[in-house]
Formats: sequence, C-alpha cells, structure tokens
Amino acid sequence: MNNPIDDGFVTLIEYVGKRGINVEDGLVVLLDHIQYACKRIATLVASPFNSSLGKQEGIGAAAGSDRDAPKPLDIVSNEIILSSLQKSGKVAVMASEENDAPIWISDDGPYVVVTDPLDGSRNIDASIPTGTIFGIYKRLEELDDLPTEEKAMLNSLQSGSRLVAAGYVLYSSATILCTTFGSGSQTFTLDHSTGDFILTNPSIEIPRRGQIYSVNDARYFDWPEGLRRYIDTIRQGKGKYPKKYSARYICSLVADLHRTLMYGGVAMNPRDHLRLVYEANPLSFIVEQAGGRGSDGKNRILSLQPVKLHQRLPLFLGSLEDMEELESYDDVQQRVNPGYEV
Ligand SMILES: O=P(O)(O)OC[C@H]1O[C@](O)(COP(=O)(O)O)[C@@H](O)[C@@H]1O
Repeated sequence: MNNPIDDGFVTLIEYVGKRGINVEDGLVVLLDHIQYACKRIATLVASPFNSSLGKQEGIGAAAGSDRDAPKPLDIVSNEIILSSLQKSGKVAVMASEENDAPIWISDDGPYVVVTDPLDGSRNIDASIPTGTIFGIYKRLEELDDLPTEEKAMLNSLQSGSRLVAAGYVLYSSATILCTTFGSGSQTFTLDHSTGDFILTNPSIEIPRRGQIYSVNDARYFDWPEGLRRYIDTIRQGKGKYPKKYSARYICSLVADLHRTLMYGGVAMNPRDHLRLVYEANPLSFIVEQAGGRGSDGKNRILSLQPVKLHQRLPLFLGSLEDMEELESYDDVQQRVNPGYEV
C-alpha cells in the first residue's frame, strides 16, 4: 500500500539516510553540513550585494592584479565551508584551494574533506555559473600519532581511489548537487521554496559518446600535435564517430563538466592548470561512477598519488568512447603554459 504521506519526492538527507543508499551516519551528518554551506554560497553568488565584497580593503586590489589571486567570494565561501565542517563534528582536516596548508579541525573527526569552495569565481561579475567541489576521505587512523601538520598533509594527499564520497554543486539557473558514494552518481536540485535538495536523477549515465568538445581553443597554437589533430579530426566529423562535433566552453569547470555528464563528449583543460587533490579527483570519481573516464591524457586520474596539495595537471573528463579516442592520440598534454591574462 502506498504511504499516504509519501509525496514521491526524496530529499538529499532522506536519500543518504537510507531511503536511497546506505552510508554511515557520520557521513549523513557531514553531508547535511556541506549542503547547508552550499546553500549559503548559492545565496551569496546570487546576491545583489556580493560585488561590494570586492571593495574590501586589500582584497579587490589583489584580485585585480593576479589572475590566481583569490577573489573575495572565494574567501567567503571558504569560510562558510570551514565553519560548517567545524560544526559538523565529523571532520579531522579540511584541505582547500584557498589555504596554503590543510587545516586541522578535530582529532577524532572520522573524515577528511578536500574542497574548491568556489570554482569559476572569475565569472561572477557576469553571472556565469560557478561551482563548489568536494571530496571526502576517511581519516587515516594509523597517522594519528604524527605531528598535526604532518598528519594533516598526509591525510589530504590520499589517492583519489580512496575517496568515499565526492560531489559538486553547480550554481546556475538551477542549483544542482551531484554526488557519488561509490555506487553510481546522483543529482539533486535545490527547491528554493523549501530549501531542500530533491533527488532528480538517481543514476546519471553519461552517454558513451557525445558530439561536443569543451576546451579553451584560443590555446590551439600552444597545444601539442596530438591534441590539435584530435580536435581537427572530430570537428570535421572524421573521427571514429562520423559526426561533426560542436564546441562549448563556459570556462567554469563544474558547469562544463555538468553539461558533459548530461550530453556526453569531453571536457578538457590540457595545460597544467587544474588541481589534482580537490578538483580532478572528486570530479573523476563522479564521472567514473556515471560510466565515463577521468584522465590526465595518459593516466587514470584516480590512480595518481598526489605529492603536493596544490599540484596541477592536465585534465580530461568525459564519455568513455570519446576519452579512449582522445587518449589514442597520445600526445594531448599541453606542455607550454604561458601566463594567460584572461
Ligand atoms: O584559462 P583556462 O585554461 O581556460 O582555465 C579555465 C578553468 O580554470 C578555472 O577557472 C579554475 O581556475 P582558477 O582556480 O584559477 O579560478 C576553471 O573553472 C576553468 O575551467
């Protein structure tokens, strides 16, 4: 018999609280705090007042002079996430793009969180989509007796193959939370009327083939020969899939990946730019769990052992068949990486 009070909708917390999948109670608590932080960030990026943050003394100037300098919203988003993780009582250490070193939170927190709190933030002034990325590991108890700084770093440098969960939140026309707990990938859409993330796709399946490539192709002349040949081939419809590919590039990693998950194809940044620990690893886990592949052009991302917290690498994410074809060109990593201004 149908439950008379069952409205057919499943919220994120109901989903992880056993209606969808079985995860540890501690992880449910942690996710609840992460989703709360992301809802606050969603409000912030859409706020009419966020541009005034850029006028805070010292911050705006730094952002204007250095392309990699944190933008004010990056900093605020970082603080929002840190505060939620602290309040969860479930986190030992947080490693973020915005902090030089990991932040030790609690000796008995069972989890380690790696995050890019606000990716694509240089797009904010134009209201282009942005995103939050996170990955969750278990704390390595065998490191408990090491000095704090050391165990904070080693816990944060776990290989992506040890992720227990990962997610991203896309702040766009809809706010979408995409997760994986290692058994498929799911999406939830924020219902602004109730403040709940509602399950909208319990099992994302990236098409085995797409017809879209996503890359900043102003860099064409800095690309290696293999990558040029690959892109020239697929855009002329001369690849293994005999259709002419289209290009789409938002320049916001989460948005470019989300579209790729929905429609198939490849999203790439062939130069050493994106970060292994808190961008490539969590997103590769999600893509693999959706049936796709994440690679640096040669190796499976999740098999790489991080050696530095802010380690950069070329990143290719997408449909299985497109990725196999791309990698068969061998020489697809952009080795010259001149300082692009925009
Ligand atoms: O300038 P490129 O090589 O096109 O890089 C764009 C990529 O950089 C990002 O903006 C991230 O870089 P930042 O962390 O420096 O903001 C991604 O969102 C985007 O996909």
